[in-house]
Amino acid sequence: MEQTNQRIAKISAHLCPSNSQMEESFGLRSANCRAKGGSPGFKVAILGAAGGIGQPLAMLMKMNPLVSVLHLYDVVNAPGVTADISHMDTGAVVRGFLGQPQLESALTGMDLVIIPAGVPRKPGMTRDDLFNINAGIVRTLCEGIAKCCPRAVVNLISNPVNSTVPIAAEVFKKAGTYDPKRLLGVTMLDVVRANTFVAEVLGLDPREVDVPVVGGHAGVTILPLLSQVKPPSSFTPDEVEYLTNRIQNGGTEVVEAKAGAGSATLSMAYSAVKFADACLRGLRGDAGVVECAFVASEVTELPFFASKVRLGRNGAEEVFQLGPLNEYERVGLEKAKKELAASIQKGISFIRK
Ligand SMILES: NC(=O)C1=CN([C@@H]2O[C@H](COP(=O)(O)OP(=O)(O)OC[C@H]3O[C@@H](n4cnc5c(N)ncnc54)[C@H](O)[C@@H]3O)[C@@H](O)[C@H]2O)C=CC1
Ligand SMILES: O=C([O-])CC(=O)C(=O)O
Repeated sequence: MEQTNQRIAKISAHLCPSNSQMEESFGLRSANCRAKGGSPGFKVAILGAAGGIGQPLAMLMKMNPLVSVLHLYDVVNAPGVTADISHMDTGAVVRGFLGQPQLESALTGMDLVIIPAGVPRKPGMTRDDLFNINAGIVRTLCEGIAKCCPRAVVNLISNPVNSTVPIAAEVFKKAGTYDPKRLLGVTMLDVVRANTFVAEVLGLDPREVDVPVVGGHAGVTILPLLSQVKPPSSFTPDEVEYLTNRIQNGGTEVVEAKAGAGSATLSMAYSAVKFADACLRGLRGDAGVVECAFVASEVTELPFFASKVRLGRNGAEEVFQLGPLNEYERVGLEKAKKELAASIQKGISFIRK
């Protein structure tokens, strides 16, 4: 028995280094590590996995059949979340990593890294008010990615996305690992909200509705293209005004409803998984995977812009043009670009200063 326990402890320490402390107290602790190493699928890390988004995101990624290994990293509570999620009887092997000394182990060998690390808004704050704290967090995490998994596709959720994506790009450039196709700011929640709110107005099932949302991920930079809704639909001027405002302020609606307890977490985890699943299907080589994301772009004069992208084996392999805009959308686009330009520059300067 003693010999068996020693063997199990050895395997455990090798496969689950960060869990070993937590596992000291469990006799059969490495059972979850023993037999699954060969299952096909992708290796995915979530950085900020113990947070409001991170936890439901981890749960949903554990349910995703495309995931074979799931690494959960946070500066707090990673062992508890890992123990909990690892009991789910789905295919992915789950390993937890706690704190900066374990960041490199968390990242090594990953195909996809999803980043919801950082502080959320409270009522009265803008996303840009999070810059001072989240910019440094994103920089540190991206330095780890550049070192340990430079070919991973990165899904960046931490706000302000309009600045954190340029920060990540600068970190990767500095490290000599930047591949613009592999860095994607997650704007999926804007699309998810737009589909929901438009479906309500049209009296349709939201699953039948597709609304392109372009620009960025804050206030007026969130630009729904209601003239391109599928199925083709027309809206009164009042409906356009109502829908545009509601989509642009969807985040604030949740922040105010949560009254100091944070921002959107559940709808964000759902959106992050929808987007990550699309990235994994692209990596697998599926044809025709198209979603909106905030990426390096030549669609406008700005270096980054959200629009529809085709996801493939190398990440965002094709960035689509905006298509025909109506007058209302053209005015919106000019407003969006003005704010976006400043947010992008702020992110770039944070690293270049
Ligand atoms: N892109 C989007 O559409 C959305 C973005 N967000 C953003 O996502 C971020 C996270 O939101 P929540 O999960 O609600 O916040 P939260 O505070 O509940 O969780 C954040 C987690 O990040 C962890 N963390 C902090 N510093 C870290 C570091 N250096 N390394 C690893 N983990 C670290 C915390 O320990 C915590 O567990 C916020 O910046 C928020 O504004 C939120 C909703 C939508
Ligand atoms: O509003 C926030 O701060 C969080 C967020 O980005 C969203 O819900 O769209």
